[in-house]
Amino acid sequence: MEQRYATSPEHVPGMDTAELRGRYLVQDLFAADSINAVYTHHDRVVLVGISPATKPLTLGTYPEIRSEYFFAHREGGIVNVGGAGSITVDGDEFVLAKGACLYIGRGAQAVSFASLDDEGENGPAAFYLVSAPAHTTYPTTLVAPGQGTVRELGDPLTSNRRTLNQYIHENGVKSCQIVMGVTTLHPGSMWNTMPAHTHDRRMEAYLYFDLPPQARVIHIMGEPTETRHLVVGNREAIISPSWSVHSGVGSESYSFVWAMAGENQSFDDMDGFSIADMR
Ligand SMILES: O=C(O)C(=O)C[C@H](O)C(=O)CO
Ligand SMILES: [Zn+2]
Repeated sequence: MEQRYATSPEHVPGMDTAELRGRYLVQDLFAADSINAVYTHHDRVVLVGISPATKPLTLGTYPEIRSEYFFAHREGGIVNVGGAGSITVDGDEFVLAKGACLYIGRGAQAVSFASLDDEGENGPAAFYLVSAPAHTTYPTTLVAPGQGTVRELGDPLTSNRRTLNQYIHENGVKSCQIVMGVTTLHPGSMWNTMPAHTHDRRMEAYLYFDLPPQARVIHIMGEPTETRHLVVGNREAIISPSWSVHSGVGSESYSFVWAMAGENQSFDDMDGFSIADMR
């Protein structure tokens, strides 16, 4: 699995575009019939893309996590960003429509993935897994698309009207660390997470999806007074260290999976910045 070591904010001003992209942008998670993983040392989170196109895939372990099986001392949240698929966890099958979320608790041993409708309009299933170390076991739980806690945010007049679905969180599906959900921009709205924020207690990763092939999201990162941008395509992820803002504007409409891990699970524990204070 690819390793991305942790960075601190003073490294950012010295980075050129290629280094910024190499450290914070994850481009190749999804490839037909393969499982691709990236280990970020920011809160020891692992991002995995699982794409069972023509055959089922089984998640194995990796030398970098030194465990007999992937979930031996980890938990994970999974969102299906492709067509309908299924995940079998120690013999129990869960069917995930596009946008559904499955939490897998510590201790799950045999975990496999399959597509159920690889010729449908959304193509084969594409499972995005975000995993973090876990100290205990919470039940493996499925959430249907659009369920969980729904928050309506923003305004069409500021081009940031969006629906945020919280799936794994303090008052929803229980976990040790992972907080996870999906945000979908309304038609005509292009800005996510504006006004922007940081949360020095947690890292966060975004996976942009449902972005047309020719479109891009201009994602803003870095300390609020020293920002940089990354140009991001469909099904590409961003690693946001705890000190980094994470906000973006699309050239066309899109959704994204957001997931966090770290010191606390309090979604509203954010340090907000007005855009006038950003640089
Ligand atoms: O649209 C938004 O705003 C978000 O989805 C924000 C993320 O959920 C986030 O950054 C949580 O800390
Ligand atoms: Zn955030």
